[in-house]
Amino acid sequence: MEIAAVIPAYNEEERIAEVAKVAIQHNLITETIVVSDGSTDNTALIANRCGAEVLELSENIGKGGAMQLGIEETEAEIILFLDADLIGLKEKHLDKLLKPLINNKVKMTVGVFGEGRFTTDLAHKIAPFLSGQRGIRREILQQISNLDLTKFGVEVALTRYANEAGIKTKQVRLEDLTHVMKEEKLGFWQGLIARLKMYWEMLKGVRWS
Ligand SMILES: O=c1ccn([C@@H]2O[C@H](COP(=O)(O)OP(=O)(O)O)[C@@H](O)[C@H]2O)c(=O)[nH]1
Ligand SMILES: O=C(O)[C@@H](COP(=O)(O)O)O[C@H]1O[C@H](CO)[C@@H](O)[C@H](O)[C@H]1O
Repeated sequence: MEIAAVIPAYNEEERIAEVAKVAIQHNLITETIVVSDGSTDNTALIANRCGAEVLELSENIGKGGAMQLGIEETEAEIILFLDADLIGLKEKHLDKLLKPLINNKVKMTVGVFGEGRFTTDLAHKIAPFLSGQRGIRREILQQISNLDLTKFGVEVALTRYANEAGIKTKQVRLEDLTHVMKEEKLGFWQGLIARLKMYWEMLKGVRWS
């Protein structure tokens, strides 16, 4: 069975290698595609050196658009989406996201942080459906239009579609995993502005599904 990891990445040169290497080395994953979403740093170069297939976009089109182009790069039956800024990603996390899909128990899995860091655990406790760690069967993705326009609304759109269409979904706990928060990447004020923009895009995500 073909399984593709798709990793949207915008200016993640400090973080992409840690995530891409785990996907590349995983025995169930047949291809790892990093979509550098108009990055102005060395994200694409580093992903390429790690051995990932790299799609380098000349402009920043937003997370949903990057994910959609990643999907179009592969014919794999199962797509595993991972954020590029995870800290502590291990083979066991990918196993948990993939096994229920491979065994055909569900059509979508959503990874929920636990025992990672207080703040990111709490965010996932409040809104697990926002998680960027997600396995999904290709046939489901083909039923959803406009993912390319969703930006940070992509997870809201995917979750809403799955709920409305009765797509069987399983949340899996990803222990000892966390990610770098916007304020840590960009500094407090820039991070806060990016966060508010993300919330706006998430609200609009409801409309796209
Ligand atoms: O315009 C964008 C913004 C973000 N990302 C990627 O989408 C993932 C989640 O973004 P981010 O970490 O900023 O979101 P957070 O987890 O902080 O909400 C990361 O791999 C980003 O590099 C992207 O591809 N394009
Ligand atoms: O968990 C959340 O509340 C947000 C914000 O995370 P941080 O506050 O930066 O840790 O992050 C998620 O939401 C985005 C929109 O659904 C996803 O695209 C990200 O992958 C996910 O980490």
